[in-house]
Amino acid sequence: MNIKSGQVREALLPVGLESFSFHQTPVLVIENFWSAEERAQFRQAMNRANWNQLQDMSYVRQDFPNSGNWAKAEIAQPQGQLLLSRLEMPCIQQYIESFPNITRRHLGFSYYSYGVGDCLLTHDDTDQGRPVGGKPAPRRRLAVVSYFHEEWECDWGGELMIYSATGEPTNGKPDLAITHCIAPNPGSLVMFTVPRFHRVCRVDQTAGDHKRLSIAGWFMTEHA
Ligand SMILES: O=C(O)CCC(=O)C(=O)O
Ligand SMILES: [Fe+2]
Repeated sequence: MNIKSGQVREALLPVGLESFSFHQTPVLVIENFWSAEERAQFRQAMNRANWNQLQDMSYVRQDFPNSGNWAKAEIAQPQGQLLLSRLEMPCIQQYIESFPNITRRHLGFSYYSYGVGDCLLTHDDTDQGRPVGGKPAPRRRLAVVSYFHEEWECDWGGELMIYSATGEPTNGKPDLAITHCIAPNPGSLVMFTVPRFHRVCRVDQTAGDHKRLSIAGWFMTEHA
């Protein structure tokens, strides 16, 4: 397993995951987190899922205009369990538990499929949570995304861009600088702290029928 800090200039992390801290390094990329066999199993589960297209999901469509027509499906329970068991990492727990006065912890993960023309415009993952039962939406603390397609070429686009907000917003728009450009390499796991501006670059025509298959979601906390 290669552990990368995910900088544009890729640097191997000098330390192992045991001493990794999201407080010090808010973006983590682990290449080859999933084996080819595991990826194939996830893809089989994705084939059995009930997919919804972006243009048929009115709530999500409002949040993500001009983002093509990617599809989303609920993650199946065995795959959710497998994902969670692999995410039992001290660095995740330590980060989540560092927030004071937590009343409950939540998780939410879904399958996504991006084809040619699909993208996700710049967002920071804070606005899309919906209130549940009159209570405010849980706060998204740590974003997780992992890629399950068989292959992905640079020319196909679909990179995950991560930004830092520099200076004051102009005309309500944040002033952003790219900190990470992450290729959706098969089997990679990406995690970053929220809020953090990011976007998924549009999948290029050159991808043909290839789909950018991912699981994405969040570790969340609820507060009184
Ligand atoms: O697919 C990705 O690389 C990121 C997805 C994302 O940002 C999201 O679903 O909020
Ligand atoms: Fe996001």
